Parts: sequence; C-alpha cells; structure tokens
Amino acid sequence: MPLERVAVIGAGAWGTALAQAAAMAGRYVSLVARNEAVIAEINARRTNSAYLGALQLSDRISAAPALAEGTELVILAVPAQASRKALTGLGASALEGLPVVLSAKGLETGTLLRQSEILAQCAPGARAYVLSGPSFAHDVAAGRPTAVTLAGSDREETETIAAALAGPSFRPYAADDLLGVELVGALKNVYALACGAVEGAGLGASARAALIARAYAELGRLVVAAGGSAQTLGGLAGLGDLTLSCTSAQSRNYSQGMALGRDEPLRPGGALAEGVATAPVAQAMARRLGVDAPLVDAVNLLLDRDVSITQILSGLMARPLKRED
Ligand SMILES: NC(=O)C1=CN([C@@H]2O[C@H](COP(=O)(O)OP(=O)(O)OC[C@H]3O[C@@H](n4cnc5c(N)ncnc54)[C@H](O)[C@@H]3O)[C@@H](O)[C@H]2O)C=CC1
Ligand SMILES: O=C(CO)COP(=O)(O)O
Repeated sequence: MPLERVAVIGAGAWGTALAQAAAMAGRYVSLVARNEAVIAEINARRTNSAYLGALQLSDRISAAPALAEGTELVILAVPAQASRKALTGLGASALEGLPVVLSAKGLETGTLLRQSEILAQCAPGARAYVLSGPSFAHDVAAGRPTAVTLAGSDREETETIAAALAGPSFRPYAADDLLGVELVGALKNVYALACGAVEGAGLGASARAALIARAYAELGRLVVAAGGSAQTLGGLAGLGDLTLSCTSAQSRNYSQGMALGRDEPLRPGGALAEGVATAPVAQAMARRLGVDAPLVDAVNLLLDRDVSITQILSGLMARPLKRED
C-alpha cells in the first residue's frame, strides 16, 4: 500500500497526537524529535509525558532524531513560527518529491506568509497539503472521535493522504481550498483570544456568542478577499474550529484570552498560544487587502495592553450601526 511510512516532525502535543492517529490508521510512524530525553522516553516507555501524560503510544511509533530513509509522507507539526527553522534543518533535498502535510495554525511574523508559502521557499520540490479543523491533541491521541479537513491542490493525492490517515476515530475530509483552509486555521486563534477575553472579563455568554458570529463574518471577508473559498468557512476548518477554540478553556488561545480579560500579563514561554503572534500579521494582512477587520484590530489593542477590555468592547459597540445582510 502506498504511504506506508509516515514521518511526523515535532514531538510536542500535536505531533505526538498526529503520530498516534497515523499509527491507529495502520501506518508506521517515525516521530522526529530534537530532544534526546523525549526520544528515549517514547521508545522505552511509549509515553510522551511532558505533553500527553500517561497516554500509551502505539507500538507502530518510533521516535528518532532525523528523517528516516524511505519516508513516503511527512507531517510537519512544530509551532507556526518554528516551521521555517524546522524545514531548513530538514533540508530541501530530503523533502524533494515528498508530500508534506502542514499542521501548524499561524501566519509567519515579519513575512506575513502562510505555512505552504514557507514550505515553497524552503523546499520547492515538496508538495503542500494542509490539515486543520477542530481537534485537540488530547482528544486525537486518546482516540476520541475527531473530524478534520485535509486540503491540497492535487485532488487524487489529497484523497490518498486522507485515506492513509483515516482511522476508526480520526476522519479527514478532503478539500481543495488550501489557501482558505490555512487562513481560517490561523485566524481562528486570534478570535479565540477575543472570546476568551470576553469570558475572562465576565462579559457574559451572550457577548461571546455575538463575537463568534461577527468573527465568522469577518473571517469570511478576509478569506474571500485573500482568494479563498467562501465554502471553506462553513466547514470543519472554519466553523468547526472557530466553535471549538472560541468556547473551550482547553484551547490555549482561549485560555490565554481569559487571562488577558482578567488583566493578567502575557506569559512568555507559557503554553503555546499561536494567536498572539498571528494577530499583528492578520492586522497587516487585512490592511493590505483593504478589509474592515474590527475584531482583529480589537485583539491587537488587547495585546498591546494600553486599553482595557471594557474600553475595547465599548468602542466596538459604538461603531456605526450596519445591516447584517
Ligand atoms: N495542541 C493541539 O491541540 C493542536 C495544535 N495544533 C497546531 O500544531 C502546532 C504545534 O502545536 P503543539 O504541538 O500543540 O505545540 P507544543 O508546544 O506542544 O509542541 C511544539 C513542539 O515543537 C518542537 N519544536 C519547536 N521548534 C522546533 C524545531 N525548530 N524543530 C523541531 N522541533 C521543534 C518543540 O520541541 C515541541 O516538541 C501549532 O501551530 C498548533 O496551532 C493544531 C491542532 C491541534
Ligand atoms: O487548534 C486547536 C484545536 O483545533 C488547538 O487550539 P489551541 O492551540 O488554542 O489549544
């Protein structure tokens, strides 16, 4: 069977969970980690306790320090701001001719680039696919039911990869709007910060629901203006992930937003909240596209810490009235 040997780059929460999903789908997985102690723990005890506690990993997973010979499919699962460094470390020749599934949700600081654009620069001979959607690492690794979007421009290969990763509890839906899926995945983290802040500030469930609906509208304007498909919005990577990340304290972005709403400082080096780095990039992107994005602007104000959440919300409520249709 094709795509028997999968390599996952990055042995954090998401990389380990995706390795487990691929193993449960019947693949042999090499989980590439940079930390020797993590490699030893995975191979000896079948756990990655720093990220997934006592959860037992499949025997089909082996951890390694580098990409193995014979790899047929690569999954990149390092934080969005680390993707360039990880890809450069792997080297363009090692990735030549291989499909690479990008799973980080973020836009690159400074360059404003999406993950697939970074891949094109670092490894022009690789073929980009994007995996996104509502999926907490702990749920995926524990075999709880999860459905995601797998996007790629080659329809046949997208479906082959989806089939290779599909298991009893992990269901990828193939799609072709790679740009749209990447953008919604990155931008939902920014809105998750906002929704968490509303909860942290005690502004109520009605405010949070309104915010999710207006975030959905704003996301639609941004994605379509950038060249993505409106259909992507209503799918797993759009509505699905926006719903998950904007309503659950299990989301690190939502939980970071809650702390901001309580006026607590940002925690440098704390749990990864990709929306913090993506918010200014999203604002620059919206301005470049000429798209009105008041919620992205509001999150940037919140992150600047100069204005209180109450003042930010008052400003949003005082905007000129608009039609919804
Ligand atoms: N945790 C989750 O539930 C989900 C995470 N994601 C996305 O996956 C990406 C990674 O997130 P997590 O795994 O949760 O983060 P994490 O903080 O749990 O782990 C990140 C891992 O990347 C490794 N790493 C960092 N720089 C590296 C480099 N240059 N080379 C090799 N390894 C490197 C770190 O050592 C660490 O093991 C993020 O973009 C996140 O948005 C997507 C869906 C679900
Ligand atoms: O993307 C995720 C779930 O789909 C994980 O969200 P957080 O990065 O906010 O924890």
